[in-house]
Amino acid sequence: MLRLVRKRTTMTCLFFKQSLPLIFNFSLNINTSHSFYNPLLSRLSSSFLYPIQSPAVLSFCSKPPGSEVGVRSVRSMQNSESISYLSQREAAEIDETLMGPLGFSVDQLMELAGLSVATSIAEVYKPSEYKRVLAVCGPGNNGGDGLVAARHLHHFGYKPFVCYPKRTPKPLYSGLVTQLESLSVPFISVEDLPLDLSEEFDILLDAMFGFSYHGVPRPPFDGLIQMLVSLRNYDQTRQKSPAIVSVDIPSGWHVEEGDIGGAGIKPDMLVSLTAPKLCAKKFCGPHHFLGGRFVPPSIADKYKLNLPSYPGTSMCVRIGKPPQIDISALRENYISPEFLEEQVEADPVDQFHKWFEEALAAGLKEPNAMALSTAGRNGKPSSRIVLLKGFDKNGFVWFTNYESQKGHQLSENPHASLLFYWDGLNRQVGRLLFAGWSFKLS
Ligand SMILES: NC(=O)C1=CN([C@@H]2O[C@H](COP(=O)(O)OP(=O)(O)OC[C@H]3O[C@@H](n4cnc5c(N)ncnc54)[C@H](OP(=O)(O)O)[C@@H]3O)[C@@H](O)[C@H]2O)[C@@H](O)CC1
Ligand SMILES: [K+]
Repeated sequence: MLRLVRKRTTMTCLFFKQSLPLIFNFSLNINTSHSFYNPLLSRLSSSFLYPIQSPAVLSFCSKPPGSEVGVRSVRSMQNSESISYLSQREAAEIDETLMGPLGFSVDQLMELAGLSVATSIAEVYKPSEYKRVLAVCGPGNNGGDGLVAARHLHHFGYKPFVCYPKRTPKPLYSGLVTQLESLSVPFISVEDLPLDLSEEFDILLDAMFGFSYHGVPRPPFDGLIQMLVSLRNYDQTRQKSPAIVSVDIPSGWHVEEGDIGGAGIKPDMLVSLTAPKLCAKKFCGPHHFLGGRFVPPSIADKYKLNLPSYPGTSMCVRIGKPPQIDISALRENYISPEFLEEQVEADPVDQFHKWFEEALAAGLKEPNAMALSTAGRNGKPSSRIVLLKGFDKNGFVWFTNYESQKGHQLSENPHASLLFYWDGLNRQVGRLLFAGWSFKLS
């Protein structure tokens, strides 16, 4: 029975087990062919709205009021036409002003730039799928940004490798190399790079040249640029595609004119630093980000910079609209440790207790948040997230107002379902309450 315990203006809902056992739904990390779960699955499929394995379509019968106007809240800054772009001269001038009268050091700016690059990558390419990153670093500050980004990516859970063929003998750069070596980040010479980069890497970080690039690329960067270009051609036929991420400028592009001739690198992501350079207008990959959150108002005023504001504490912000996403293709590949029948606690509440402790220890945000689904007399279900306030062998407790929708629904119909989703652990736990479950007020 469900007992609703009055607590000032809230009530406590406590589910009791009567005749049916608790049922857990391990849908993300079990071998569902296992005999332990067969009764569970057949029960789930007969009890739920649609059979397991079949696509279900939930369609709305009528438009909610005001739904026609709800979609148009696109910020004007997402229109990349309204954003400021810098010429090569302006970019160099800003650089000099920042590191002259404005008191910044190159180390500082490089650290912030590299961090922006790493956070932009992490926004789009999750380490679970895009783990192996090859940072190809040039001789100047663009290359330095790549070294810093590689270090941050290591700390974010990626596996970076670095190709740094023309090392600059300055303490700043040798320090960055030492830092990476101390993290056991491998350095690979151009000669030792695999012929097929797509076999070995998931992300290619192009940090060869930035806004000081001029002329045509000299060795060994000509060959490196060609490797990235041919990779793209190759991938168009083979469908296997590491992401190319360019720092500030796609290397080899003219800083203002872009990819003259059209045979250059075609990055999937461009991370513009400070402000996009003119060539970024020609960028037509899916992910354009801005980084370098250090531009003081005096610079912004002087160059009439119109740039998007950074959200919250973020070190990067997307420029332009995010790409159209094929929802049906959205999918995480979950890899979880084996979970066998003999590892399951005899009592599901004990099993839940064990997993709840693991969710707490993993530092997940609000591991006690759970989806509660209820339906009133009319049988139409509704779900919302509530917070678990306690649990024991007798049931699971949360608070709600007597007058709330769920309060009314539970007073009309004692059946409900709970679901915990612990993303960081690749785990969800569902607790289904069938005809044998009921509740009472107290
Ligand atoms: N506030 C800011 O602005 C910030 C800027 N930051 C970053 O700095 C970047 C600009 O850095 P940068 O000025 O060091 O120049 P960069 O483009 O890395 O390359 C210069 C090197 O490349 C070489 N080189 C040139 N052409 C070549 C060719 N054809 N073939 C071969 N080599 C060639 C050139 O050699 P040189 O021609 O002089 O002999 C020199 O060694 C900027 O884009 C951004 O990423 C952030 O770190 C912090 C904030
Ligand atoms: K670059």
